[in-house]
Parts: sequence; structure tokens; C-alpha cells
Amino acid sequence: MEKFENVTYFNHPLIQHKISILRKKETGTNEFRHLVEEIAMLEGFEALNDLPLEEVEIETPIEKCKTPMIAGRKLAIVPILRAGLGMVEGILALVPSAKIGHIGLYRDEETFEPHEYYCKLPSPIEERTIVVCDPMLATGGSAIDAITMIKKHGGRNIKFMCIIAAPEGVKALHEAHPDVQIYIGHLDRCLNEHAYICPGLGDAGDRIFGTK
Ligand SMILES: O=P(O)(O)OC[C@H]1O[C@H](OP(=O)(O)OP(=O)(O)O)[C@H](O)[C@@H]1O
Ligand SMILES: O=c1cc[nH]c(=O)[nH]1
Repeated sequence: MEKFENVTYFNHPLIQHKISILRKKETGTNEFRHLVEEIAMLEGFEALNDLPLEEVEIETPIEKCKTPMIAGRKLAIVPILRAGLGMVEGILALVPSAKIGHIGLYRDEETFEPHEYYCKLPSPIEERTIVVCDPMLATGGSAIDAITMIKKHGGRNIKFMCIIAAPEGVKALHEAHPDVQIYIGHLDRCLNEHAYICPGLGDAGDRIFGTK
């Protein structure tokens, strides 16, 4: 796979181990949901390593001092519905004061094209660091459309975080939005004829919400 400057692959053993359990077909809904949350938190820790800091004056029991704290507007976490919702709590565990937007997209089962049905973002979106999350980056259609929608609303500083990606989706997303930082838990082999990621983990939304 071609290397892109704006793409980060996580090779931390804890992330890889948890993704392997996630993939198993016998992993049940409850465990699956918890793993998605944990992986999102581990990825988020790294993906947010460039949040801006400012020196703030505080008082310890000993004396006054200046100490760094996160600066600027609160982070915006934007899950792509439905499956992206599974990652929100994990990122919130790191940044409890984050605001949460929602983008509703589903893939047409025949054409694999994404269809939008909802968009609500925290304002002023243009002043926030935005983390778009979705466990799966397959053809890239959903992520590309979600980010296009966020940009139409004024979003600029955008990161995209997923758990499993196909090379086709990474390339498409990089080409459509080269300014977006992309974080990937594991790069899989390819897409199959139904645009499912191989070996992947099946349908992430159904496995998180127990709808199959
Ligand atoms: O890269 P793409 O080819 O667009 O595929 C990825 C999308 O497919 C899945 O959602 P799905 O449409 O199944 O909806 P759901 O989250 O409601 O289950 C997944 O959560 C992504 O949003
Ligand atoms: O493999 C895939 C591809 C798209 N969406 C999923 O949930 N899984």
C-alpha cells in the first residue's frame, strides 16, 4: 500500500490484540461494544497528541504556578451513524467536555453509495478540532461524504478515526480530503464483491447494536 503523509497506522500491541478479538465471529454484542470503546480510547490518546495547550495560572496547596491546559474551543466528536456511535464513549473518557455532533449516513446495499439522513454539529464548528469516527473505512464513500458535509458547515481542522480500513478506502479518502488526518487501527487486505472489508469483522453497526 502506498504511503500517505496524512495517514497514521497504530501498531500498538494492545490495539492489535483487541482488534483480533473484535474480528472473531463468536465475540458477542456486549464484548464487541466494550472493545470498540476501548480501541477508540487508545487510538484517541494518540490522535489527540497535538491538541493546543496554553499556560494557565493555578494555585497548588504550596504556591501559585503556571501550568499547561488544553486551549481553545471544546473538541467536537462526530460519529457517523450508526456504527460510529460505538466509539464516542471511548473518546469522551479522554475528553469529557467534548461536544458531540451526529452525521447520519447509510450505505445502499446495492450500489454501496452513502445516503445522508441527518446532520447536527456543535457550533461554532469552524473553531473546533473535529474527530469524525466510524469503525469501518471500506470504499471510503461514507467518510468522504461525512467530511464534505462538515466542511460545508465550516469545519476545517478535521481528523478521521477508524478501527479497520481497506486500502481502497484509505486511497479514496486521502484523495478526496488530503488535509484530513486519518488514523487507522488496522489496514486489511481488500474489499469483497459486496464492498465488505476482508478479513474485516462483518457489519460493525449490526455487531455493536445486536441487530442481526
Ligand atoms: O466506506 P464505506 O463503503 O462507505 O463503508 C463504511 C460504512 O459502512 C458502515 O455503515 P453502514 O452503512 O452499514 O450503516 P450503519 O452504521 O448504520 O450500520 C460503516 O459503519 C461505515 O459507515
Ligand atoms: O466490512 C464492512 C464494510 C462496511 N461496513 C461494515 O460495517 N463492514
